[in-house]
Order: sequence, then structure tokens, then C-alpha cells
Amino acid sequence: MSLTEKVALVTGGAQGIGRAVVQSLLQSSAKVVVVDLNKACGEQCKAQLDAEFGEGNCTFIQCDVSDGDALQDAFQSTVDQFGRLDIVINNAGIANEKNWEKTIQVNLTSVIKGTYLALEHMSKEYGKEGGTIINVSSMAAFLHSPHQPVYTATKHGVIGFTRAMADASIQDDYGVRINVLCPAFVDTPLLHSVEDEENMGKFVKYKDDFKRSMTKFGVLKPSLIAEGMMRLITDTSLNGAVMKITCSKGIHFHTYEPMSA
Ligand SMILES: NC(=O)C1=CN([C@@H]2O[C@H](COP(=O)(O)OP(=O)(O)OC[C@H]3O[C@@H](n4cnc5c(N)ncnc54)[C@H](O)[C@@H]3O)[C@@H](O)[C@H]2O)C=CC1
Ligand SMILES: CCCCCC(=O)/C=C/C=C\C/C=C\C/C=C\CCCC(=O)O
Repeated sequence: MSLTEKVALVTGGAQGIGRAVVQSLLQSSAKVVVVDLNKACGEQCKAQLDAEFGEGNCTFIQCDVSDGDALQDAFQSTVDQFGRLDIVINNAGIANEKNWEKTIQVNLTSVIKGTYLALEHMSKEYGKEGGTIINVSSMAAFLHSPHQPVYTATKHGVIGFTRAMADASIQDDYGVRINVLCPAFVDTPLLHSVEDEENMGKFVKYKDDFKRSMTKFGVLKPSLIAEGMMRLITDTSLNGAVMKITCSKGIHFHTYEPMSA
């Protein structure tokens, strides 16, 4: 499906899962704004994407998503440059159990803020044309472990918030589909942070258990996560869906009892 004329904003798009999603969006002819904290990585990413897809299709904005004003400016710059916004991927995330307040800010508060900003620029409530939002959670929300309690809490929160907002979108006719994606382990730099006491704090003692878990369940490629993401973006029947991606079952959906959490 072509996304020609569509404009996407991807947080944490400079590397890992976000980077793979940006690549897929550009392959589908969307314009993409990469919002990321890491300036060097973001500039390198943009240079590579310009070389592959031509200049003018991709922009990099350095921004800490946990800085609400900076995130608001990034959304405004996107619309100023490309004239519209259609797709928002709230993907930026960290796994820092030592600075757990920061983990809540980046993984949950910024996803909420990013969703509200997306609605300001896309919802019919604000006189806009509609669009789609995908918030990135994790299989950690379903299979909690003692290795990352606050990370797990944020990923539970992302699912609850997204499902509630998806219902609100239907009830108040925002014209915006809001879905959530939950990958199992993916081969990105984030996985290596499990080795580091600066990230994991006292939970670093579980690093070998964590690695055994990766061996047991397998590690996915970022390209498969991008494939799932493109399905959430293009399948207009999906709203409030919770997509899971695992090695054993591939891309599939979590099902809930009616009215259940
Ligand atoms: N890698 C994995 O095994 C899994 C990752 N996830 C989730 O997928 C998302 C992406 O993770 P990965 O690509 O694996 O991580 P990554 O560490 O490879 O990439 C994350 C990107 O987010 C950026 N970022 C971090 N903090 C930021 C901030 N405050 N403001 C703006 N940008 C920021 C980083 O600079 C980086 O470019 C995260 O939400 C993560 O929790 C979910 C399940 C599994
Ligand atoms: C440094 C921490 C990085 C955390 C990244 C993350 O979110 C990983 C979470 C992955 C899953 C949670 C733990 C184990 C379960 C993994 C897969 C289960 C798949 C079950 C199956 O059907 O095969």
C-alpha cells in the first residue's frame, strides 16, 4: 500500500525498532520525521536515508521526548515543514531500573503526551482529517519478570492507556485509530543495557537469567517489528488492537473478554 502524501512522526527513530519502521515508511513513500535524543545517531540515520530515498523525504529533529515543550515543538515543526500529520509512532523507550523515574517519564508519560499532541494535529475534534497512532509496549507487559519491574509497569500502562484512548476515539469520533504493539526480545542496542549496572541497578544480578530467557524465547529482527507496524498503519479495521510479535507465533493479536482489562 502506498502512503504517498502521508506524513509520519517516529519517536526514537534513529536506531533499533524505530529505525526499521522509518525505513519501511519511506519504502511506502511516506514523508518521515525522526524524533530522537541522540544527535549523532539521528544525523547519521538521516544522511543514510537521504542517500537511499532522496533528500526531502526524511527530517531529523533532536528532541528528548520527556521534555513536553520540546516534544510539542517537534510536532509543530513537522506540520510546519510538511503541512500535515497522519501517522504517529510513540516508540522511544529506555530500560533503566536505577533511574526508574526517568523510565516512567520516557516510556509512559511521553507516550501519553505524544498521543495527546498527535490528536491535536490529527483529530476531527480539532478540525483535522484523522490519522493513526501506534504506541510501543512490550511482551514484558504480559510476561513480567523480576528483572525489570518499573519497565514492566510502564509497558502495562501503555496498553491500558492506548485501549482506553481507542475507545474514546470511537465514542467521540476522533477519526484516529489508536493501536499498541508488543514485541518480545528484538535485536537492538536496548537489549545490551541489561548488562549494565548503571541501567539495571540492583537488578543487574539477574542478567544471566535475562540472557537465558532470550535464548529460550529467541530474539526477533527489527524488520519483523516494522512489518507488524505497517500492518497496524495500513489496516483501517484496527482500533484498540494489541498486536504481539514473538518468535513462536510471529505477528498475532491479544484477545480480551468483552469489558475486561
Ligand atoms: N529491543 C527489545 O527487545 C524490545 C523493545 N521494545 C520497545 O521498543 C521501543 C524501541 O526500543 P529499541 O529499538 O529496542 O531501543 P533502542 O535503544 O535500540 O532505540 C531507542 C531509540 O530511542 C531513543 N531515545 C531514548 N530515549 C529517548 C528520549 N528521552 N527522547 C527521544 N529519544 C529517545 C534512543 O536514542 C534510540 O535511538 C522501546 O519502547 C522499547 O521499550 C519492546 C519490546 C522488546
Ligand atoms: C534491557 C531490557 C530490555 C527489555 C526489552 C523488552 O521489552 C523485552 C521484553 C521481552 C519479553 C518479556 C520476557 C520474556 C518473554 C519473551 C517472549 C515470550 C514469547 C512466548 C511465546 O509465545 O513464544
